[in-house]
Amino acid sequence: MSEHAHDRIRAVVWNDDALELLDQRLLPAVERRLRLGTAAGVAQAIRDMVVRGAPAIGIAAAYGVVLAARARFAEAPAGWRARIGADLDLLAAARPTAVNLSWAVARMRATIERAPEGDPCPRLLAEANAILAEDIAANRRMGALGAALIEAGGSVLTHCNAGSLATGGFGTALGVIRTAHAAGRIDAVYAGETRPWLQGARLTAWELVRDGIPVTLLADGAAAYLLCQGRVRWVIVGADRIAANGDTANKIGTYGLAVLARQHGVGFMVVAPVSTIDMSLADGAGIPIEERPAAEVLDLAGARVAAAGAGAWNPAFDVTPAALIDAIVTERGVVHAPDAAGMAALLAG
Ligand SMILES: CSC[C@@H](O)[C@@H](O)C(=O)COP(=O)(O)O
Repeated sequence: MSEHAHDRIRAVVWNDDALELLDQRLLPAVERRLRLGTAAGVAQAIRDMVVRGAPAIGIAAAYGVVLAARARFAEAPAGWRARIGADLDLLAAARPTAVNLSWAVARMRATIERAPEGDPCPRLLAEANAILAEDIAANRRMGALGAALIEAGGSVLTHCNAGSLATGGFGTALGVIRTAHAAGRIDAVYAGETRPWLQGARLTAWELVRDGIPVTLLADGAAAYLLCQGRVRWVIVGADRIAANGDTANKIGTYGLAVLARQHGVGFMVVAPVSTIDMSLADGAGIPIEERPAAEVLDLAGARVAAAGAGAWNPAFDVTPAALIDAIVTERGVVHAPDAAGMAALLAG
């Protein structure tokens, strides 16, 4: 495949013994990498949205475990495995909704338990690198599987950012969109601006413009009017956690788009690697939904816009019932009209 701008976008990079994160709070105005050398610094960066997006925060946390192991082993090789437990817990708790975070930390924890005596860092770094590489490969596979569902002609709508910035590279929902656009199946991409963090306006638009894929932004409240006009064939989104019955948590506003899509006969596609599936939860009611500070809603770009005295409710995610989802696309295959049986068959296969 020829090199596109997305091939050069890497949100999470291990470089010269430290973790470098492209600071997503500053995009698109400023492209700056933060260099982090401690697990506590990585946890803080995840909490503060320097890095965001379900797979990307899992990958960042995996490298955070490498930093923690380096520090604990340097303190004293004896007993480092016991002392690293607090670092793992800190990383896993940095944000609650995306299960990729605790999944990646659990995978690193298992690697720690299996590690032979001696310096654990080479083995742990190899595991973090594997998590990153597997995520990119999964995105490529999902891109092909999801694009195959899209008939040529027409437009798609996406929400939030599920692109290179939210993953190891290429993207989940944006991976499908990139693949479908390259195959000539998509005429235009609409992106919701995604208040309050504006992941759509700042990040998705930035990625698509760099790829030369035409992107049209809309205020989140304009989606109903867009979908009633018949130009959009699919709504395509990523996911932060998918329960065993297919109920899907994703960026706040996703559930509303699913209701609108069903109302207007538009397909609704969720694209996520199997690391986003949480089979321990029977349905979406058990998914923890992060509530972020009210100031994110009351302010715009750091300046107060809401009336003094007003409060704000700021859930970062919502849960779309599986019944509103036409297809869940994973690297293992597509679950059409997802339900508990379909999800179990996917993971058994
Ligand atoms: C491939 S990313 C899928 C989701 O993680 C994405 O759509 C999303 O909701 C991200 O939320 P964010 O709060 O920006 O981390």
